[in-house]
Amino acid sequence: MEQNHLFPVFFKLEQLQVLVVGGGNVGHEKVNAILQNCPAARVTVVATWFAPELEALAAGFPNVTLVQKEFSCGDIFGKDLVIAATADKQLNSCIWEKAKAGKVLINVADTPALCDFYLGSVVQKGSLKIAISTNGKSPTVAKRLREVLQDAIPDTLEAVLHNLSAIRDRLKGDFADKVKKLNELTSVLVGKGD
Ligand SMILES: C[C@@]1(CC(=O)O)C2=NC(=C\c3[nH]c(c(CCC(=O)O)c3CC(=O)O)Cc3[nH]c(c(CC(=O)O)c3CCC(=O)O)/C=C3\N/C(=C\2)[C@@H](CCC(=O)O)[C@]3(C)CC(=O)O)/[C@H]1CCC(=O)O
Ligand SMILES: NC(=O)c1ccc[n+]([C@@H]2O[C@H](COP(=O)([O-])OP(=O)(O)OC[C@H]3O[C@@H](n4cnc5c(N)ncnc54)[C@H](O)[C@@H]3O)[C@@H](O)[C@H]2O)c1
Repeated sequence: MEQNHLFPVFFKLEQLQVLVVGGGNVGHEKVNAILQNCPAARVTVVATWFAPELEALAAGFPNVTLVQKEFSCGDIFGKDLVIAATADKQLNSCIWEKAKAGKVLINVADTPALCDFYLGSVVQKGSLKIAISTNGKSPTVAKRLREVLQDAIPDTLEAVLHNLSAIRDRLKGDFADKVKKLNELTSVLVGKGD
């Protein structure tokens, strides 16, 4: 079976600077996805025009800056991640070139081959977060799977995580002892006796 070789990580976007180029439907969706996950993310959106939905969204987030202008090289300066979401393939590829030259990670929304990273479909239940990728094959299936998992994971999991975190802080002993104890305590979650 073909495998998915993407390596998932969870960024702390309040500590990073994100540039989104393009403020249409896709620019709006990507900014929304970022803020749903990380409301304090520092995001700059550069675009010649903005979808009204994006303007309304940004109005509620002082950490999101909309800059109405044409993209220029300098926009990448000081950024950690770039998302190119214009509808102009040539421009997106030019943004990719500039990002690579500046060693900044980039996602080019219309060209998976030019993406250093993909956005995932994200299940959120309190402290729990699960990111789903279909290797770019079907974002729609990723979305559907998210819906299934979102319903299947009980809200009570948050209390379990909270309690386990408190126990983890209180456990004494060396690392191996702690791992053993935590595994014993949580075996019931997976119906295992070990
Ligand atoms: C998961 C999610 C995260 C997010 O964006 O937040 C996400 N796309 C979502 C939705 C969605 N995107 C598209 C549709 C329309 C139906 C369809 O085409 O399938 C829908 C469905 C809908 O909106 O209902 C169109 C589309 N998407 C890409 C292309 C370009 C191409 O494939 O060439 C085109 C064609 C454009 C065109 O034809 O013009 C590319 C990518 N989209 C990805 C992520 C990355 C792969 C993730 C993976 O590995 O699975 C990747 C590779 C890059 C990236 O964008 O990071 C989010 C679901 C959020 C949720 O609700 O949970
Ligand atoms: N990855 C995904 O999830 C996904 C989903 C759907 C579509 N897409 C692709 O994303 C792309 C964008 O689609 P859209 O519907 O948002 O397009 P759109 O026409 O709604 O928006 C384009 C945006 O690009 C901006 N723009 C254009 N030229 C610019 C320039 N020179 N400098 C700065 N900004 C400029 C415009 O101002 C506008 O904000 C399309 O190529 C589409 O195929 C990707």
